[in-house]
Amino acid sequence: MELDVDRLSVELAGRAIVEQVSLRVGSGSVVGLVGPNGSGKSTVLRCVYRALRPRSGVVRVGGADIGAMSPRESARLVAALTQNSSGELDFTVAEVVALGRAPHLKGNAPLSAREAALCERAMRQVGVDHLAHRGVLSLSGGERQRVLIARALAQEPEVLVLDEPTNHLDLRHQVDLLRLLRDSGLTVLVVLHDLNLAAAACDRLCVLSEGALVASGTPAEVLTEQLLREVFSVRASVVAHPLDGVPQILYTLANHVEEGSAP
Ligand SMILES: Nc1ncnc2c1ncn2[C@@H]1O[C@H](COP(=O)(O)OP(=O)(O)OP(=O)(O)O)[C@@H](O)[C@H]1O
Repeated sequence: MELDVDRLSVELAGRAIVEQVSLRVGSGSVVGLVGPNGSGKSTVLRCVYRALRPRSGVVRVGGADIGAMSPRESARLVAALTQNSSGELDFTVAEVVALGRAPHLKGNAPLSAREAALCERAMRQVGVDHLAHRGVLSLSGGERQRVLIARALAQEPEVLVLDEPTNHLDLRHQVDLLRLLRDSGLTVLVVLHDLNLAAAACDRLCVLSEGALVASGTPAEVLTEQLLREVFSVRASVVAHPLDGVPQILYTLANHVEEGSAP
């Protein structure tokens, strides 16, 4: 199902944080939300998973306004991996992943065989099935992050929103996670700081700066040297990846290198 963020504005503590942001994530596609610290990325995501009510604007999934749904209904459509997704309770990995089924269960009904199989598949997909009986508090940061991703997958949402999901993950697990998102068939909106990973993983990128959407398009359209300079305040070269042509950014810390000059 398509995710449609329509003219979203958010005010917090009397300050406009997000102003008239509109973006669309086509059904089954992966859109990266990028931008400098404090530009409003998490705030937009929080409106999508209903942790925050916008001052104005609408978030629709499959054309339906999620603000008009019960929390249970919207949780069947949208799963979120947030910066502070709880992992503080001393549940086992299997128990945490099973929590993903909560929006689908009636009361305290136990998991059906189908649901238990779903949870097991989710754990296998992110490589935490061997940890099923471990307490989550005993896991490393990266293992715990993967458990939370398994919980989101077990929720069987239409839309998955993730706030910096590659935090804590080593290189292999970063690449595996982004490949999993691409192959999941879910509609994905993901905040990423690593622009090279974002370019490799996302069909489109949306760039926020000071609460406003300043660019959107394919990674090649968006990730220009000019945008990196103007929005991120860094001087860098953008080159096409030799294998697939995806734009990749080469940073330099040397301030004596003139633009366009050989090293
Ligand atoms: N509860 C709040 N009250 C007041 N201001 C807030 C609140 N939450 C966030 N802000 C401010 O809103 C702005 C946008 O924050 P947000 O977390 O959305 O940015 P971000 O782009 O996700 O940043 P980062 O890359 O650092 O995670 C920041 O200036 C932040 O200080």
